[in-house]
Amino acid sequence: MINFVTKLQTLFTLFIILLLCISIYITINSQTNSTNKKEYDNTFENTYVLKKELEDAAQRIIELEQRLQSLETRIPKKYAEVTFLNYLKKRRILITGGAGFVGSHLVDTLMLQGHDLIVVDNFFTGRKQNVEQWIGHENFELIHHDIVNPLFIEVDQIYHLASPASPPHYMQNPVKTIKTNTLGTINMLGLARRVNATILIASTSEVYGDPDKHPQSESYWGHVNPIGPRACYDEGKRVSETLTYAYAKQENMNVRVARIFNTYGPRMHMNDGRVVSNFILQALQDHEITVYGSGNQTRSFQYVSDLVDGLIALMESNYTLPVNIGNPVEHTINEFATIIKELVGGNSAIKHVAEVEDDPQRRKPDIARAKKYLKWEPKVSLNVGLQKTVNYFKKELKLFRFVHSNSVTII
Ligand SMILES: O=c1ccn([C@@H]2O[C@H](COP(=O)(O)OP(=O)(O)O[C@H]3OC[C@@H](O)[C@H](O)[C@H]3O)[C@@H](O)[C@H]2O)c(=O)[nH]1
Repeated sequence: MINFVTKLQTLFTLFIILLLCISIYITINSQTNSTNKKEYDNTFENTYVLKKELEDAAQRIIELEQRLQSLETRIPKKYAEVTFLNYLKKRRILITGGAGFVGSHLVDTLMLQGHDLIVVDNFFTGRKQNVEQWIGHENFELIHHDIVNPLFIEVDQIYHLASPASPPHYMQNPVKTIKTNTLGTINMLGLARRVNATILIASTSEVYGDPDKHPQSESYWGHVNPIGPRACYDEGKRVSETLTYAYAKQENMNVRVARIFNTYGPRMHMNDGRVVSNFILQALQDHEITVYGSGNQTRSFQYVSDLVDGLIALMESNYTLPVNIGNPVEHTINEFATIIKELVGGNSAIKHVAEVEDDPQRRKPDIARAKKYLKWEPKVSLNVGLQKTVNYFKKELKLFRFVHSNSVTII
């Protein structure tokens, strides 16, 4: 009996111990859970607070940026020093297409000379950033206007440059290209006649078409397909020249016509689509360099500052017939691809792709007229000009990659 009671006591003790263990386990477990929950709640709360703080900070940054922008407009801008001209020498000059690649370089030179500049651009291929260095200057005015519509202002000289110039651009909207070069030119000639201004028309080597005379002098009439894909531009420019001499004869006007050959340099758009920008951008990105057709077609390339000097020399001369402005050093496109590849370095392969319809096969200016009447000839060698252009595109590419974080697709 005693043995049974002892066993019962032992069992009871064991049972109590078991109960104690279970209750300790449950207590510990529930404590751990509540600690985890608290930690979770804290973390959630912290994340929420952090997110709120970040949102507040972002909002504050936006407000500060807006404040900074409004303050910046009050700080006087630093401009390059322009020459002081008295009222007898200072001219009011209109440049149509003045925010474009060539136009903006012309603006820089004429501004530095001390003239009053009015730039008109519809920003189809022109960019405000090309002339931003002058915005706000007392000698400078920028007008957003499409010269297909009339313009009424008072000026002494007009450089009429407005027109897309790169083949893929001018072919994109051929009717608009024709309107710009016909209606636009009529409007500018009308303006020049009203205010008795001298007008310089930017014509092109494309008026010679796919030439059967080489090199091309101004007396050559050209070989143009009037219904081909380039006609909107080359025929457009031919009409532009015809209009200019019709007005000059009928209205006794002071006119200048520059036939501009292939030109390159900084401020060409990355999507320009012409051979210089395409090849440089392709080489800089180790992409294939795309030569259209056999690559045996030739071009002669002039640096933009030479063109600007030529345009000003023509305007200031008293020579009224067309003048070729170009660099007579001629290269095949195959040679040009190799020149760019060697200058840029990198691993680009040169690839031949389909030829372009009506692509002029040979082009080289005869510049005897410019030499004789303007005392002008190009000064910048291809090597020097290309190096400056490569440096410019390197910077553009860096900026583009920073903003878009990818590479540039060539059109
Ligand atoms: O990626 C390219 C681009 C162009 N090319 C070739 O390089 C040559 C030059 O072509 P571009 O597009 O630079 O210029 P184009 O000579 O055809 O026209 C230019 O002529 C003179 C100016 O008035 C104008 O700026 C423009 O119309 C062409 O034979 C063209 O087929 C290539 O092989 N690869």
